[in-house]
Amino acid sequence: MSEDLTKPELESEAELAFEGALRPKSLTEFVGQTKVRGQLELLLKAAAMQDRTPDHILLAGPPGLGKTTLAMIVAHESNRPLRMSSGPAIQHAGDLAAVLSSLVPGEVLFIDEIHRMTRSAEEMLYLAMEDFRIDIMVGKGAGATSIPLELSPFTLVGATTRSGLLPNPLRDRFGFTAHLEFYDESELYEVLRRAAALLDVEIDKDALREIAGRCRGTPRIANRLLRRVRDYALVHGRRADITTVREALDLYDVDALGLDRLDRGVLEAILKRFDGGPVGLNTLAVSVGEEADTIESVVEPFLVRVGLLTRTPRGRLATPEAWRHFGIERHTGGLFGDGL
Ligand SMILES: Nc1ncnc2c1ncn2[C@@H]1O[C@H](COP(=O)(O)OP(=O)(O)OP(=O)(O)O)[C@@H](O)[C@H]1O
Ligand SMILES: [Mg+2]
Repeated sequence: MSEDLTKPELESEAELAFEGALRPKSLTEFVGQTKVRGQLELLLKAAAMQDRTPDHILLAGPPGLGKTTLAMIVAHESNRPLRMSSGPAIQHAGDLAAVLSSLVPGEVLFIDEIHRMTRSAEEMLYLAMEDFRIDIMVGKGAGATSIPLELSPFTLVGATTRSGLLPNPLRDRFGFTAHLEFYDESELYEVLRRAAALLDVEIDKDALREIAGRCRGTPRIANRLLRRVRDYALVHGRRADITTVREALDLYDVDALGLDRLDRGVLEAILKRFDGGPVGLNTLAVSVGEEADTIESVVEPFLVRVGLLTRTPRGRLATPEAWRHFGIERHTGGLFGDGL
């Protein structure tokens, strides 16, 4: 049940509308990521002072940390129109040519999941980013010619959960890469306080703090949990206090650390089937029936961050914390049992 709290692809329309309503519109409203915010502010200000389009920006980080939100803020703060597209929507170079050639001067082009574009589109993008120009191929075989096409200057904002998959030539063409980090509890508290105010939800401070500690360092999940808690309080005719929060989150299988079902599945597999590891990523992926990609970009960053998992050259290894969190006894002396 808890998986629908974390997976963006399972969002219902109501959830999407809810996310939209809570999206901060400006850098000052955007909570946390202080470093990235400062860097973006400077970049936008400098461009405005010189009356030019801001440099291309790459936003990298796990789902739900604010990449789409920041892309919208870039357009809003620099007072430019925004065009939204995504890697999977750009399957042919022609798809990209159509988008690029219809941009108005100064437009911000957002390409979500930019690591999923095809190679031919990627190559077209190199030239477009660098020279605001593309070459359109006309005809086939020996008679094929390329016709250069001038583009309006634009700012590309790319988002990716897998910056490691981006080819270097593409990565190098971004003037600035923002690495979004998981939020700490005080930042999440602020995200929740803001959301509760916007949604008119009356909720105790310690109840907000409890949610902040159990939302996987992710604003999207924080907002969703708040919504579940609000529902729970409404249905049971209760005040949204800390007891209500605990009951609601238990109902949705959100544990004390906020691990979701996939997080737990991965850790339990390492602990129970591989005796704590080390186990290779692909073996692990097969054993939990999930793509290696998802495990590496969505599950692992959080497990590493909360100290339940380490990545070693020999594979993934559960930490002593993980054994404790799951209350599982080790049956053989392994790495840690040997006193290492
Ligand atoms: N810094 C923040 N302050 C307040 N709310 C935030 C912040 N970052 C994200 N949110 C909230 O979290 C939700 C998800 O953010 P967003 O859609 O920008 O994530 P994302 O990084 O694009 O995720 P994905 O990789 O799944 O596309 C937004 O609706 C927004 O309300
Ligand atoms: Mg997004």
